[in-house]
Amino acid sequence: MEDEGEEFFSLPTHEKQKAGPASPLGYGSRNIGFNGDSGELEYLLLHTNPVSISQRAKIICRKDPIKFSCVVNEYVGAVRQLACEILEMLAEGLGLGEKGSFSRLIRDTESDSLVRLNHYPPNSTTGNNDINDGLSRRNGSKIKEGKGGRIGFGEHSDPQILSLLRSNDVDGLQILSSDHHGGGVWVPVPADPAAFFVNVGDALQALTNGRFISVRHRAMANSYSSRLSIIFFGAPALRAWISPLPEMITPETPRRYKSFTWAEYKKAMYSLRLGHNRLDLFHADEEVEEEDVDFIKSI
Ligand SMILES: C=C1C[C@]23C[C@@]1(O)CC[C@H]2[C@@]12CC[C@H](O)[C@@](C)(C(=O)O1)[C@H]2[C@@H]3C(=O)O
Ligand SMILES: O=C(O)CCC(=O)C(=O)O
Ligand SMILES: [Fe+2]
Repeated sequence: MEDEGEEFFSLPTHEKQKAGPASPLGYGSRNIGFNGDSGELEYLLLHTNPVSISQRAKIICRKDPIKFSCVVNEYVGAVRQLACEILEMLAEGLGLGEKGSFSRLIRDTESDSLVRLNHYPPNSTTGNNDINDGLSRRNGSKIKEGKGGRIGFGEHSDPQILSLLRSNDVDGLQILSSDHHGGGVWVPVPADPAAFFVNVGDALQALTNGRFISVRHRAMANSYSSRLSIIFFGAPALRAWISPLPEMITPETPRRYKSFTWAEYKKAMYSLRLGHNRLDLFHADEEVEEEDVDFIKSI
């Protein structure tokens, strides 16, 4: 899978652009989502449905689309199975009667799971090999730089149930370790190509009524080496309801989130910026800002 990614990202810009712009699926360069977020990366975002993969493969890998589809399908099958096993262990650990409470959502044949390949080139060569002046620009303006590095993919939490991330041996991923005063510190996650970084998503936070937290994370672009990460985002079907499980609601831990469908959550997430705390819109009984009420009513 990494080889397929490297082969695609090494194509000339005009060839890669045939698979874009990402809407949200497909090839994207620097732009993330629809609301003005950007970063020092290029990416391929794919739905994990085999029919969707084989259609995209014809544009992404004209040389050998069948091989590309096979590699992606095989990878998705293996990581989905791993995600399900992890979710089943988590369900057991929580003492849930039904160990498939979480995994059944991503085993669903209509699961909305995604796979993403992110390529963070060294310096500023993203999607345009002509730009190589060491400055990070988009539409002529400088991209916000974090202290000590260029932001490859800005701060966010993953919206789905569980994400499994694997990268080449180049560092860049960081997680936000929050303190109780609303502050936090960015902690680097050292690259390990022989391991997966497992991230709880917003939907699992809601299902567990906040027992598991979807940790905020970001990726820094490395100035000297090219970084490639591959992420499987295990998601429910669009029609699936996400509700805190009854076992997770106790007098000490009252219900924290409303019930919502994955389609409703997706609609909310695509109308918001990357760094927005989307789950806040679905809090059960907290005072919600008036503009948030209007927003929820509109979705
Ligand atoms: C700015 C955005 C990009 C994103 C959709 C969103 O509106 C907010 C969440 C973003 C995110 C972050 C995790 C994953 O990379 C992603 C595929 C997802 O499901 O939510 C991206 C979305 C995207 O790039 O389309
Ligand atoms: O590429 C990475 O290491 C992180 C990217 C990420 O968090 C994402 O695509 O959601
Ligand atoms: Fe992420």
